[in-house]
Amino acid sequence: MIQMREVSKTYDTGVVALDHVNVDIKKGEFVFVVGPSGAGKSTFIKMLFREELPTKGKLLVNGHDVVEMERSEVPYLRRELGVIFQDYRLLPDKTVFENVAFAMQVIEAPRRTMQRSVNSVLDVVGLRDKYRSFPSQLSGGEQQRVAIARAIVNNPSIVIADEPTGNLDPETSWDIMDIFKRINKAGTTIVMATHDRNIVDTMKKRVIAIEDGRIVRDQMRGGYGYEA
Ligand SMILES: Nc1ncnc2c1ncn2[C@@H]1O[C@H](COP(=O)(O)OP(=O)(O)OP(=O)(O)O)[C@@H](O)[C@H]1O
Repeated sequence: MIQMREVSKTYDTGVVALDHVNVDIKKGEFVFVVGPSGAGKSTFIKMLFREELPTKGKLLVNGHDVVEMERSEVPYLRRELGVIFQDYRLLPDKTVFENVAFAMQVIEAPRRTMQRSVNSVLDVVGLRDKYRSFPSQLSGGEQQRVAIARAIVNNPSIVIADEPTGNLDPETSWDIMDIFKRINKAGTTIVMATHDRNIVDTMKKRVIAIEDGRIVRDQMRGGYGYEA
């Protein structure tokens, strides 16, 4: 499902953000990506949806060759992925419903399917009753739940999240993690970069630790493993 072979990323500035990374992630896995600030976690995550390209190495995501693919193929890769960010990235002048529906309009889903799917994912994240609200009228946790609904509405096989609980208090963070757990139980692969020690230590999932652009640990049922 995700295969990185000797992947390196050097930015234009000369910074080596990833250095000969090898990883295999299988369908249905739940993977935390941890490491100190500047270690290369976001770069790792961004390569999965081709926001950044490796400068060396091979990367397959869902069978797509991310490095060699034509630009015209990129939307096909992205519609198989759901991406979630720390800062939610909702459209401020659209309602909850419209924010989620927008992700389906982009792939030109029929109207009836769209209505049904949007309602169904708003149920999954527990926000059906807020469908007419605007992002500014929601708490941070609610906004992140809208972002998750938007990310899963097209049934992605992989959900990729970069610090999704980074702006949330511990209790709200656990609400978000409960949604991720449910999505994962339904078969979706989850790859999540995080600084949240408590979440990683409690959930006991696979942990990929990156330091200075290198994988220094790849452990099933792992813990966070750094000093606070
Ligand atoms: N667009 C860019 N141009 C140049 N250098 C970059 C760029 N993005 C990241 N870097 C550098 O690459 C290295 C890895 O950054 P990255 O954002 O992947 O780290 P991170 O582990 O996600 O950090 P954090 O936990 O602070 O978010 C850092 O040295 C960073 O300064």
